[in-house]
Amino acid sequence: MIKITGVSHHIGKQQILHDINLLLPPSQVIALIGPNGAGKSTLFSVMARLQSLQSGQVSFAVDNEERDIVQCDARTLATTVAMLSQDNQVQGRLRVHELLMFGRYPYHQGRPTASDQKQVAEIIERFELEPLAERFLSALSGGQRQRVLIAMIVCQDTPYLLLDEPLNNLDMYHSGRLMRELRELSHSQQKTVVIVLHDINQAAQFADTVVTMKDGQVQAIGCPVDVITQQTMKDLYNVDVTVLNHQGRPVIVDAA
Ligand SMILES: Nc1ncnc2c1ncn2[C@@H]1O[C@H](COP(=O)(O)OP(=O)(O)OP(=O)(O)O)[C@@H](O)[C@H]1O
Repeated sequence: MIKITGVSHHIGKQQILHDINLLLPPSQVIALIGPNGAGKSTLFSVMARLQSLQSGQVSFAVDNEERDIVQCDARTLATTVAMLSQDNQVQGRLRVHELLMFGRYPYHQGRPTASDQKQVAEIIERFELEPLAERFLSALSGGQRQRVLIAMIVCQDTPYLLLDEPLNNLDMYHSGRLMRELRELSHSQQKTVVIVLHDINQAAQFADTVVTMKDGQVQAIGCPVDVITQQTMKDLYNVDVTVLNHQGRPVIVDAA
């Protein structure tokens, strides 16, 4: 469970987040959707303590304990929540497997063990990165880089993952693979995956819960079929859509 209580955030004089209150259920894929500039990335960066919390509270429940992000030490936080941001600047002459081992840093603190090696090898296999493992990051395509960065976040093996637009640059095969992997991680390893998506149909197909945000405020939370409606899409994006139903989940089609 992620508990967000009364979180507001300003940048300069501009108020970006307005009194966000959310209880996000555990062991689910939770899609966070909303128009450009709604405040999704800002909320993520506050939750992951990349920007300091200005007001309110954020806590992550782990083993019946509530870890408050302000009180957590850095190592505890790094073993609680991992975040993929939109503007990842990882560069240089690092090989893919070295970057993945970096994801294990909160555990090995610079001295990887056999268990860290095993975990990295498993993630390489799981994310079909074997052909890339020895390559330098600088020699990867945009989509390959994105897949490697996501794998690094998964190597961090935290109970909570915040992924900001992870499908950027991914082709249809890799988008579907990733969403299925995330669903598997949440359902079989009890991880809570919160994911910012602009592709509403991916949210509709794979999320257990959908949260909508606009103008720095949360508008709705619920299961896809309740939240992804013609009216919600109009309110959020000012787009007219037709909503179809496929196996109990909504599918939207631009009706313009
Ligand atoms: N460093 C900054 N300085 C000033 N304003 C900022 C800064 N970062 C973000 N903002 C503003 O905060 C608001 C929310 O931005 P944020 O990146 O959180 O939105 P978002 O929902 O993630 O959008 P997108 O879907 O386009 O990624 C926007 O109006 C943006 O212009």
